[in-house]
Amino acid sequence: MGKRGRGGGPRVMKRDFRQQRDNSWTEQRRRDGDQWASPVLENADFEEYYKAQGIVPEGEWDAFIQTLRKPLPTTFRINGRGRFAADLRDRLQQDFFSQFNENMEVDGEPLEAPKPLSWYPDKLGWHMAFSRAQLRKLPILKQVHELIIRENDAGAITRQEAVSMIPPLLLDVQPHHRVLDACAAPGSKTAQILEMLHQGTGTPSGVVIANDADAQRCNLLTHQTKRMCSPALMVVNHDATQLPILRDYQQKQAYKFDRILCDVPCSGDGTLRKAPDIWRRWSEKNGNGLHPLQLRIALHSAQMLKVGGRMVYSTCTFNPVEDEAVVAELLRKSQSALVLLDVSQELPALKRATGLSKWLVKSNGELFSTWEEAEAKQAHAKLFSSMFARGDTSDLHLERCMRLLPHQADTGGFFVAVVQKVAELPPSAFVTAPKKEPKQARAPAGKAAQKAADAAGWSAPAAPLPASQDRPQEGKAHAVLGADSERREQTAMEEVTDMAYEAAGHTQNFAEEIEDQDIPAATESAGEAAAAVEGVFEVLASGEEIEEEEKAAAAAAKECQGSTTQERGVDAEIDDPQAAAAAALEAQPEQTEQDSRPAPEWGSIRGGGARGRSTGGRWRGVDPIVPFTDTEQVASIWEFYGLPSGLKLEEKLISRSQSDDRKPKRLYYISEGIKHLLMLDENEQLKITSTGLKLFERQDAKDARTSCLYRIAQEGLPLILAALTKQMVFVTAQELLRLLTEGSIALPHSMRLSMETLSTPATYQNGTAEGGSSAAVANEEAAEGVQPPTKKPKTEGQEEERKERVPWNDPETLRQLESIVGGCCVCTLRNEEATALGFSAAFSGATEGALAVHAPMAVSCWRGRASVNHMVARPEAAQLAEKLRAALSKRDASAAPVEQPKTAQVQQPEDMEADATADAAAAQAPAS
Ligand SMILES: C[S@@+](CC[C@H](N)C(=O)[O-])C[C@H]1O[C@@H](n2cnc3c(N)ncnc32)[C@H](O)[C@@H]1O
Repeated sequence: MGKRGRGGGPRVMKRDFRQQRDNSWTEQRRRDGDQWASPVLENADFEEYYKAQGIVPEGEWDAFIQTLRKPLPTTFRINGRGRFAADLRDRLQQDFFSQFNENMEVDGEPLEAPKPLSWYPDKLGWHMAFSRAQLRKLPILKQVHELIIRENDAGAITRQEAVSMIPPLLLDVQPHHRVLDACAAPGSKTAQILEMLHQGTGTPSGVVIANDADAQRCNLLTHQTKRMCSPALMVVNHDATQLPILRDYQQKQAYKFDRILCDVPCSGDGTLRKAPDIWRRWSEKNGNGLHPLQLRIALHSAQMLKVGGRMVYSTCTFNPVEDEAVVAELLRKSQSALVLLDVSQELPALKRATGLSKWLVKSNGELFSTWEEAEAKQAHAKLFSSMFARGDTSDLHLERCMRLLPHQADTGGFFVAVVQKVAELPPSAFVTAPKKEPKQARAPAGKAAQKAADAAGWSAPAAPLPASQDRPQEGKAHAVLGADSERREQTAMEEVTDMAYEAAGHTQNFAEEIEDQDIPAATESAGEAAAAVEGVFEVLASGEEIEEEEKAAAAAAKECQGSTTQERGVDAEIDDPQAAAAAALEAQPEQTEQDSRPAPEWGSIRGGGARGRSTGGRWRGVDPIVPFTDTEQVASIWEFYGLPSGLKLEEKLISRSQSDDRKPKRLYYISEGIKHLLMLDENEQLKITSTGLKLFERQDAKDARTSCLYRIAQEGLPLILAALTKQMVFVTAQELLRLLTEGSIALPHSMRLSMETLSTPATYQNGTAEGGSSAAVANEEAAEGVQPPTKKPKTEGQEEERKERVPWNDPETLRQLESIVGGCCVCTLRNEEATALGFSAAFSGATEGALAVHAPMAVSCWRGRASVNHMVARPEAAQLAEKLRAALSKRDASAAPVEQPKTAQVQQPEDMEADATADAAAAQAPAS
């Protein structure tokens, strides 16, 4: 059974986290009396092991080991490509990096100037190596440091380890590609892949499926990728060795991917420079324990790759047992269907060591080059034959793998292999030779394909079966999951994942990753961030618990490895009915009855989530995917915002709740590619954590008078902006800055009346249409004697502040404000000013694939009776304001304070405050 809940440890830690108590485990480990313990930066076993492996070229060992003891430099990449990314790069260079030169020093120590990563395209990747002491002493360094944090938060750059940027670059993703990121959390590579997918204009036809076995880390993944605002992303939560292989009935083949990234869980010793704790914990057992899991992930992924497609296998370890051994066995099992690509001419400036063609495996303190040697010494019990180089490997071209060694380019350590699929994989690659296990005999040879297809769920009926009937049909066929098998799969998944965690010593790394990612503490997504952090705490455990869990992990590992005393080749590990079924059908593509069925219809629930669902749903605690097909609501949205019919919203919107599906709280927009995938998932095999771009949110305010129930979510605004023909207000940069910083700007008194003479006066209260006419509303208010409440300022400061507040006063803006109706509206920069300040114009269409960071300066707002309020979460509003302020001050050359026009018509402060408060409440701005 899964162990993470046992012993109360993690729960206690979660509670401590919630109650903000100190974490005694980490405290004890780091403190040595009153001093912080200095980390040990050596490990004799590590040195002996890697010297023997020959991973470092002759004469470079000392440089290698010394570099491993130094902290990792900061590296970042500028997000996106094209004009906007180049502009930011040039700005950084001009304003900051040009101030450095070769001869700078701090306290006699030379200072390395920031420099572009020589191999990263278009100088969009950067490297900076300052010590903390230098940072404190030199103001320019502090400025650069703050700039990096700010731009990272604003989504313009991403702080990411240099070596971790390599796999996505070698994947060569194009906008039409279907991409699978098999082990994706926390998501730095997923974000990079998404950028590549969005490198054209408009919504890409391709998709990115980002998977991780750990549900909490899937939340982190969702949080990290949220700022990309992509409708072409789906986050799923599966063990990558059992990711469902969906059948595309129309194309009569399995749904396969053009690109797959297998950035597998590993022992992580390539991250020693940022996780020095690994020195103390390093053991070759970590790598040995992870090899089978890595191989199974790689093999199952390879089955999901299209012929002609590219797969990148990567780890952050130097260990050949987790690197070349996995790749070699993958190639061998594929029987030449997979080949290693020679990528020596890709990223030509990247310094790299070639892959090994032979290596050693350590067990019981001894190094062995063959299984037979280990067996002769009775040291083979915990090994697999696939861990060994196994004879002549020259035909596999393992030299085409690459190992990034820290001293060669001042980076972390990494391993990358790029594989191309040239033919379908043979079914034998996935099926275990019958061992002791099967209760039922295996299907006879001729029917193997159909039998396997049954097991994989391809012949299941169109409508999902109730959980009780939905049972696996044979052996370990996890593909058709009922309640029992769900439990089984989850248990197996937890065990494998737990083993991986413990073996990899990933607790430290996870904490590091989180630290690196700078999760905002108080954003709209604070809940998600907290859940993610809780996830980290979940994998932390006290010393005793680790010991106990190690025993359990060993037991689970034994169970996983089987008890055979014969040579345990990889066959003992591979039992993948889904992949076998897919391979068998691919090999005998005769059409089955199911192949000719009509295409499924949009409208039924998908995603397998059981939460809030009266029937069906195999994934407990997960929300189902509910297509939003309420044509009446869609028509009202359409009419209110003046959207063109081509958008076909009713075919692209989903919600995540069934119980409230008539008026769901949030509506998400999905791309065609994601919709296609959802349609294929007829049996709801996918466990979907998140998908789609939040486009609309229900307007719940009691006194909100608007004819449309849904307001535009800021997140989805870049996608829909160019399509809006109503409710748009083009404002000046100064007005937009004021709106973002003050939260709301009052309407002049004269315009308050115009709200009461609206042309579309239907009112919604608590989501229910109440009808009425403008005159009725006005009369009703008059009858009630609605008067602006007056309030005395509490402090002098408040009074000063309120005196300074002026209503909208630009004549053009006022004209536009008069022409819109009450409710949600969008304030965006006027086109000329946007262009002059270096932003995209709202209707330029130059949104670079709707990548949020390059979106026009536009803000989702609420036009109330007496003011306009923005509806953006506070941190995001602050970032937008900062961006705008920086552009303005650059344009004006001097950062002069925003001048208020002298002709401003000042509204009574008391009225304004009361009205603005009422409007803000009506708008229900997330953080204002
Ligand atoms: C090296 S990390 C991936 C880092 C990620 N690619 C990135 O760039 O941010 C490995 C991930 O694999 C996940 N993992 C472990 N076992 C897995 C399995 N069986 N299937 C899928 N993911 C797994 C872990 O939860 C972890 O998030």
